[in-house]
Amino acid sequence: MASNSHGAEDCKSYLEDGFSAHELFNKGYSYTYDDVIFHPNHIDFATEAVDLTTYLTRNIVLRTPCLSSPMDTVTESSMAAAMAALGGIGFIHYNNLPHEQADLVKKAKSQRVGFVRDPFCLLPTDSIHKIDDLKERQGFLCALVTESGTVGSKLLGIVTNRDLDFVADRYTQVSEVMTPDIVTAPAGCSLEEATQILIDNKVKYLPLVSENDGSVMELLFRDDVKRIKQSPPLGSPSLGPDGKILVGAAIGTRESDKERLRLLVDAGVNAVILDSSQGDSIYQRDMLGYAKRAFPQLDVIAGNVVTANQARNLISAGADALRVGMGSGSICTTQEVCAVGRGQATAVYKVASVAKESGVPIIADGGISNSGHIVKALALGASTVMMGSFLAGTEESPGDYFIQDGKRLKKYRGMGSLEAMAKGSDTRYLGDKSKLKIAQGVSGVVADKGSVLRLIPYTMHAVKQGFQDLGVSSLQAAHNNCKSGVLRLEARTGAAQVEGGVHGLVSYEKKRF
Ligand SMILES: NC(=O)C1=CN([C@@H]2O[C@H](COP(=O)(O)OP(=O)(O)OC[C@H]3O[C@@H](n4cnc5c(N)ncnc54)[C@H](O)[C@@H]3O)[C@@H](O)[C@H]2O)C=CC1
Ligand SMILES: O=c1[nH]c(=O)c2[nH+]cn([C@@H]3O[C@H](COP(=O)(O)O)[C@@H](O)[C@H]3O)c2[nH]1
Ligand SMILES: [K+]
Repeated sequence: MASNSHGAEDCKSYLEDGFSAHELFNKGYSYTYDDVIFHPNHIDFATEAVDLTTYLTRNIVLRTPCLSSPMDTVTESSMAAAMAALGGIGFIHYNNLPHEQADLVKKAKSQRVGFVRDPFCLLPTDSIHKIDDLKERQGFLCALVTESGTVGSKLLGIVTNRDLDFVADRYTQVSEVMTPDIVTAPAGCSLEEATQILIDNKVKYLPLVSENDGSVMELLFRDDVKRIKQSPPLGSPSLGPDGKILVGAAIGTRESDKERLRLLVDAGVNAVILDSSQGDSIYQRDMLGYAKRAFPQLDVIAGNVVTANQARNLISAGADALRVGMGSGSICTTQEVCAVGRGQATAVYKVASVAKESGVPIIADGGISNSGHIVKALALGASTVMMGSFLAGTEESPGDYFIQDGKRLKKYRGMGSLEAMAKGSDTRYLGDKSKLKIAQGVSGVVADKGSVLRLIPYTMHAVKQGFQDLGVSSLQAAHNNCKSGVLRLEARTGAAQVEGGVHGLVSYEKKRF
């Protein structure tokens, strides 16, 4: 990794203005990202020269410092596959049965970016009324008609809006309106090959079909091809030693999580998170010890923590990375309910300062709502950022879109919300509904954000511009500057925060890119 941080002698001129992180974060306040602002530094390189290569754990390197959170409205196989394609990594949630979670890991590892693996399929005898229903709830592009009405079965035809528009009887069978002669591509062909077939034949939808038995395996959308071509390049994917994409998963600290862990390892998981709001516990210590003994090659991320002491305890227990954040998440109510937590900027700085001494990377988890927050987290010592709400509502997040007041929305909920816990306890605790449940999160909705394959490349370009403004071309350089005091910052007053946002306009539209 490139390093262009300034040496101790160079520091003097910087020290005249603003504060070092050490000074600012020892004043007795709990600061979060919006409370602080960095001073710009001298620029002597182009934005493109910024390299955000980083460590997820002691042993795993990522090209993009972005992680998707193990939440049931954020990360299942599509999100995990997309995050890895972007050079980051996704962590599959565990609000499901152990074998279901292991299957999601396997599915993510076999998913190919650009292709849809579970397109909407219908039986030839289904009525088009079924499509009308779907259209009303979440929109409709096309349906594949197959012998058994599922993927992996012989393709018989395709139905698109054009086939449906003027059919008066909505109980007509799809076999009567479908287009039976379809341009297809052989299953397993590359994205480039499939794209060429799609372009040459001027089609909007291209099913990939097995040459042996004509069964449909994947679908390529023209719009997805256009989007991938128009977005900044994806860069190198995150690949493991087996040549497959990196996929992470979360587990709990109960006895039953040991069997879950074994299934995940068998499925090829590359790193696991011990998922807890308060990681400095005997339960997490025991599980860390068990996991490292049973699977010495597996990287285990512990947390969450927000203090130096919590960090020291988990590092001494063998953590390969620490997840930082308590109550900072957009759906979190922990600070209200339990009176514990910390402003996220202070938490990241304090934990990173301790973890750095042991070579343990930290993950800034929660509270990221724009690229500036990512710059702040990384510059204050985080090696990666984990996001929930920022990625919820994208095409790759689990759940269907629905239309409300003319807006396209998706559900997003905290894993400590009553709704998520109700589902979790049905599966995780084998139907034990007797436990008292206190919510530490809420359930809500977020706007459609399009695809992460577009959102993250643009966001990371903005992060690189932030690094350029700070005069640092790598994460290592940023961390060095934070430690040496070359990074200068200040707390913003309420008025300064208002000034830093859009203000004084009657109305405006905020387009991110
Ligand atoms: N980052 C944050 O600020 C927060 C995150 N969350 C999320 O909500 C979900 C649930 O979090 P938690 O409630 O902290 O889950 P948790 O499973 O760690 O803790 C739930 C309760 O079970 C207890 N427990 C854990 N292992 C045990 C064992 N082996 N034996 C006996 N008791 C045990 C814990 O002490 C706690 O009282 C997670 O996905 C977490 O990430 C929830 C609140 C805050
Ligand atoms: O207090 C909480 N109650 C919850 O129900 C909950 N669910 C998730 N999380 C944590 O929030 C992170 C995601 O935060 P963002 O939406 O701000 O990215 C996640 O990565 C988690 O650390 C929760 N915290
Ligand atoms: K919160």
